Amino acid sequence: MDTQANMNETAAAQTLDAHKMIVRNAKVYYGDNEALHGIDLDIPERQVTALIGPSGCGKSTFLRCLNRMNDTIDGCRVTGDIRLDGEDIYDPNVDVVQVRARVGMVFQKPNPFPKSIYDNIAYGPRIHGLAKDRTELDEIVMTSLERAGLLGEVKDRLSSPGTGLSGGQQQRLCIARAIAVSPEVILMDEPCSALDPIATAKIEELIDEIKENYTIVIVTHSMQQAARVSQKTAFFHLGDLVEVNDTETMFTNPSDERTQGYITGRFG
Ligand SMILES: Nc1ncnc2c1ncn2[C@@H]1O[C@H](COP(=O)(O)OP(=O)(O)OP(=O)(O)O)[C@@H](O)[C@H]1O
Repeated sequence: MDTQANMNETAAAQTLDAHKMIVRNAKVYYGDNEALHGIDLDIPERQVTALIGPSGCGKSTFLRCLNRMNDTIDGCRVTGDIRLDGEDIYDPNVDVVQVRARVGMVFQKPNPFPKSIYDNIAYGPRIHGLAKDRTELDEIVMTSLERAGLLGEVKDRLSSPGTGLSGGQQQRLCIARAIAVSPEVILMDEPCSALDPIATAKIEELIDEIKENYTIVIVTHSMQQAARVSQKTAFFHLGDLVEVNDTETMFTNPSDERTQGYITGRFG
């Protein structure tokens, strides 16, 4: 079957199964080194997909394929077919700024801008022209903080620096900042690895709440976290996607012995 027919079939399946993103044969090269060897993955809409696997297996590299963040790395090249609502996000006519607005990202280490709490959230809506006046901008800022579960803690100090918040609050600020530009997908690269257990629990609760409105893909080293927050889990190993399944099956009855080995702590 030719590629177009293949994609038509894939697009049809996407409509039926409500897959927000469809990835086919994604390969990533850093110079001559092939770091991902042809990944196929369907990402269900308004669910949480967890990417797990030992260090260096390619989870972050794969995550960055989904919003073209690999484009920003010198010498990095992506091939294959990666679609958002059926649209090829690597098509030369696609505006990469728009792709990154539709597919937002939250990083491992909270990285608020050196600006006020208000301006951290208002920054994206301002550059994307999402508010016609100050009242609308205020509303976006308030709604985003509310959705990120942070409004109650910061509403009296919106002009204070975002960097003055605790680590967990800063990460929720970064989630609010991602939400402010109305993304459809949110990518999270180990968002809790710099946080204590209480702040981690808050972020996990938040992920659970916001999945009603957003499609989420999360990289995590914690199998407990994957089991708690995700509905679908993908296990990567040495640049391959070894197994993908609904999370419960993945952790109770994995089909590949490498998955079994990893989740039972035999390696990784
Ligand atoms: N900027 C880069 N330049 C060159 N090689 C890279 C770069 N980033 C990642 N790699 C290589 O690609 C492979 C996959 O790395 P990646 O960071 O995606 O793995 P990971 O599963 O996210 O690891 P970790 O769990 O440790 O974060 C590794 O062999 C790594 O060395």
